[in-house]
Amino acid sequence: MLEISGLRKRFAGGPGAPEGKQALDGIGFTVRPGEMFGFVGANGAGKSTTMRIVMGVLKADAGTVSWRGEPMTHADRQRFGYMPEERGLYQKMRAGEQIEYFGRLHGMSQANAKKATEDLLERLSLTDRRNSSVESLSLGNQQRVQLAVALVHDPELLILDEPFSGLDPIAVDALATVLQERCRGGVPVIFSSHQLELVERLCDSVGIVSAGRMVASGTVDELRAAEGGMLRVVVRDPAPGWADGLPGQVDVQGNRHVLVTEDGDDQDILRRAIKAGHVEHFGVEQPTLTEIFKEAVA
Ligand SMILES: Nc1ncnc2c1ncn2[C@@H]1O[C@H](COP(=O)(O)OP(=O)(O)OP(=O)(O)O)[C@@H](O)[C@H]1O
Repeated sequence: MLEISGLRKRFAGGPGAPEGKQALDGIGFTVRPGEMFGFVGANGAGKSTTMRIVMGVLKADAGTVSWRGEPMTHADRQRFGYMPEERGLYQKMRAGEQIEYFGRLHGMSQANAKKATEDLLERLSLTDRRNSSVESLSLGNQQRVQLAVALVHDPELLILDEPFSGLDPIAVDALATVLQERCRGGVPVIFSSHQLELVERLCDSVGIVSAGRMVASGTVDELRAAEGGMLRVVVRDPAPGWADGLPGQVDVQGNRHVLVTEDGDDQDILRRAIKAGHVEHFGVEQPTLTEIFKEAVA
């Protein structure tokens, strides 16, 4: 289990921003074995800084990072898979060689590194690019190689900074399947993303970070329950002013009026709607992760 608690990080000021920046302000969360954790937040919220601290690229001013109940060590990190925001590949090296090379760097035997490389090339549809230099690949294919490099040594923990950005829908599915398999094998997976539908679809739990703090976390269902549903009523050809005095907002779409509200007596609203016109829809709708996110960071 990965446990992050009370992380704080301030970047010193420079000529452009003399006052400096409090990037992390006490962020904390836990990711359990076999859990896929979606790390979301606005630009500059502190996701990459948190991941860099976990991976030892940056040092925190305060707070703790522990792995399996003990303070995380350099040796632990060697067994993790990390995809940094600043992608780091050898541009002149061939894709296949590169993946194998990183496997060897993590202590794999040549045979195992070769086998794992072949498997990943196939899974990420890179087999026919095996002998291409990284610099000659499209950005999406470079991204796939970067992912293969993070996955090749069968890591105990995966930390991926926006792994899905720039991938086409087929590659998104291929990567999602690989990550789900690793997760099912007990590996905790953390990835950051601005693609909230994807996070909603894939993740067991989600953490929403804002200004260096965790402002909401839990399973998507827990976040939905905390947010509460919205009543949505669609009335065709209603009498004018039918919704006067009712809570919520009415959106007029041609001859349909759509009332959305989280307050009020639903039965009273239903009676009013039936009296006013033809009720086409009446129901409570759960918020999407995008709506929960906007509310949490507002
Ligand atoms: N090396 C640095 N020096 C100074 N400020 C930094 C540095 N790295 C990050 N910051 C600042 O810290 C804050 C958090 O940045 P971070 O990259 O962690 O955000 P993020 O959530 O990953 O954003 P994004 O979604 O845009 O990638 C931002 O205000 C950023 O400008």
